[in-house]
Amino acid sequence: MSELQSVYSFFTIIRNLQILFMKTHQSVRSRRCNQASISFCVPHQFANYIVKMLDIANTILVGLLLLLLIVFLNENFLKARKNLAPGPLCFPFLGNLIQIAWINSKEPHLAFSRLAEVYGNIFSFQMGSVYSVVINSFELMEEYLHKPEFSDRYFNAWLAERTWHKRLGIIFAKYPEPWHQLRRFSLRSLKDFGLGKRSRMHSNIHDELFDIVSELKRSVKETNGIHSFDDYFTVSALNVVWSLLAGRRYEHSDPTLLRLTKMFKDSLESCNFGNSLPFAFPEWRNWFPDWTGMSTQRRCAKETNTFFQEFVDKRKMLGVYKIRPENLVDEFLYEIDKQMEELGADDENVFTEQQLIIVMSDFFIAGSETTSNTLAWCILHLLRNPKVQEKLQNEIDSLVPKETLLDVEHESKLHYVRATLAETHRMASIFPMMVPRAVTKDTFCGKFLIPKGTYVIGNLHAIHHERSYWKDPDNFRPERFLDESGKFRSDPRLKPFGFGKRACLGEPIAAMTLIHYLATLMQNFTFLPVPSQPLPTLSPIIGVTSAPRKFQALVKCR
Ligand code: HEM
Repeated sequence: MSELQSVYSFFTIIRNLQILFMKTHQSVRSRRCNQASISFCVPHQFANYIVKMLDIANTILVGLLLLLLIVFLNENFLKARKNLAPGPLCFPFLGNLIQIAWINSKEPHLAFSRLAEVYGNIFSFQMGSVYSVVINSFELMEEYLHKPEFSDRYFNAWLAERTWHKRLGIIFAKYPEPWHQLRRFSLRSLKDFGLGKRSRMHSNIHDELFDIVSELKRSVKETNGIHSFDDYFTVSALNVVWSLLAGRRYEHSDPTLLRLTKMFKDSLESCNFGNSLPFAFPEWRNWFPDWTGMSTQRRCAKETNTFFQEFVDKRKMLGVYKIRPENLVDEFLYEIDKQMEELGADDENVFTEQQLIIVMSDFFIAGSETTSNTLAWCILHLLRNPKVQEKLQNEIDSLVPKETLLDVEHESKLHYVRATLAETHRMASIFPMMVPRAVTKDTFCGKFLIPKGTYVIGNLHAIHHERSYWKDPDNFRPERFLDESGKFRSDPRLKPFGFGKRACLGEPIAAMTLIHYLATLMQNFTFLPVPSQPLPTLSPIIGVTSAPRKFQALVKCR
């Protein structure tokens, strides 16, 4: 029920109470005052007092009602005059939360696509206290999300809970600074410690694949081939990133890491648009910490930040960062010292230890959930599309000899593998609503005014499922990414890594990891549906990312 309706109901109750009270009071008074002296009427004075109080309550409520009506009219009918993007009727206080939840609370990006059919490809809605704009078409995203004024991230007090109430890290870094410094630093470091040396990246990935293949073979033996895919690739995918960042990897069964990745996952899942009320009403997180999931998120932030801090302390104790930095963390520590020397201890310093911890946390989130979910989605689609799996295996068998790992040359020749990954990106749309953007100043999108600070959502799922372009968007069909001669053909409308300056920083890492993992898995295994079980569902779990639900496969070694 909206705020307006609640006030109205309250008002009606008070009014009815008042009428009831006056009627009872009059009938008692007429009966008793007729029989007794005036002193017997003292309780009637009290009753008069109550009636007066109810009158005052009435007046206040009428005032409140009028105020809400003005807010309602202002929000809805003055929008057009202010040149703001159109949108559904918006109620005071809750805005459009209920309508969106009503259309589709589990997959809000689908609700946005439905609303776009009514209000157009740029529409606005009120997410509680947050004014938001959804961009729903490829052309508009391509035109606007590249612009500097669309390159900030939306950030509020709730998100700041993870970062000691400051704006830290790279994912939510303020545009243009310190984002620019942090992005430049991260790209340079990732290049120095692996991305620039393909053979080193390959060797990191191959270490992981060796473990994944042998673990899966062992598990298949122990369970008659039935294997559960539930975050199966998370630690492994994280290791690929972590080896660049921290120069180390973890055992896939490492209990601390498994607990941390699970905590991150729970925390990210509790950030679903539908149940993430603190995003819409940041102040609620303190009033109802358990109900809003804030307690879980705080616990996760505390534990993970301590974990990263311990790692940083060890590197500081070791001290190699001063002479010959070995990884991104070392290089960051070096920058901290350098900045301290040049500028002294200043609150404005970009390179600080807290900043480093949140940068690590950002890479941890970005490195674990994304690539691993994409792989899990890919296996799920292969189960459902055995012909695609057969074509993949034929291509790999013809190019990569058995027992041989992929090298640089193979990467570009595996056209069907690349097409299958592209189709997985399209179907899965791991970030269905991108990562929150915000505008840095009052600006325009199309003919509509977007006020400074507006929360901007790019509906990536919508552009990846636009029927007029993809024709059969719900079918898993890698062939759409092949040309007539069977060569991989990228499509400009496939945008899993986002747009412009804020596009994914880890794209080359993710792309390389995915191609090696898929090819090696296809070399070694065939994934089939479990007989007598229904095919696993394509319905996702939507948090910050879109994850497949836990599923089982019958895995056969090749
Ligand atoms: C399949 C894998 C991945 C997908 C689909 C993906 C997708 C995305 C998307 C959509 C964004 C937001 C882009 C925008 O606002 O336009 C993003 C940002 C980002 N991603 Fe990824 N990502 C993946 C893997 C990774 C990996 C492995 C890393 C770490 C090495 C990473 C690091 C980041 C960072 C740091 C940002 C923030 C960039 C910024 O704000 O400047 N991502 N990613």
